[in-house]
Amino acid sequence: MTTTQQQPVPSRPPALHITLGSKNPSKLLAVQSALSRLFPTHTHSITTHSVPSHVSPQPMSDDETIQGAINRAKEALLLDPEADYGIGIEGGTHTIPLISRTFESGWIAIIHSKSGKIGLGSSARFELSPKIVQRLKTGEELAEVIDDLSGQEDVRSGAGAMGILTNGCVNRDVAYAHGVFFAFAPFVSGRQYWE
Ligand SMILES: O=P(O)(O)OP(=O)(O)OP(=O)(O)OC[C@H]1O[C@@H](n2cnc3c(O)ncnc32)[C@H](O)[C@@H]1O
Repeated sequence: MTTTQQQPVPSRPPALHITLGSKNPSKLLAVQSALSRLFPTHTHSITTHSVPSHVSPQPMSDDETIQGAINRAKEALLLDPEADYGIGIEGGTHTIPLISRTFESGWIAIIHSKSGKIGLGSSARFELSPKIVQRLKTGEELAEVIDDLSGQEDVRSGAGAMGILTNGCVNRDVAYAHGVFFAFAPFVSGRQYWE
């Protein structure tokens, strides 16, 4: 009589599906690299969508930038409701009144589709010179100003202003990935820190 040994059935890795409210390659790269660190045992799929932010093209306060990030995450979830999380990323400036100096950063909003809970995080900030801020106040977008001053095209989709101003030490995707980590914190850390 022969005995057949049962082979263990390989278990499928858990899958995580994300909908991102942007088609900007540097934002997508930020999300991809953060997911691979945050959820190393999952498979990841990301759909990208051009969505309205419902704020101005160049947000000029943290309030407005955060609102834009949340709006983008909501819009992305409307377009792909099967996703586990909707992510919105918005770049914007903020002036610190005490020192009258202006900084740029990216805000990240992550909405858990089942619970509706929103995680928020931001990238590091970098200073914009008064000369650049002046141009933003006259209606230009940072992307246009940086392309003009650097002589490069579509900086926003690659190194970003951050990369230009730091000699490539901190590119936009790297800085934004930090914001993605922070925005995921309520979903990946212990409940005792949040409830
Ligand atoms: O396609 P979307 O997702 O809209 O990507 P975007 O690059 O336009 O990004 P945002 O709307 O979030 O940013 C608001 C504005 O600030 C600009 N901006 C933000 N960060 C930048 C960076 O690092 N380099 C160049 N432009 C930047 C951006 O291009 C917009 O004009």
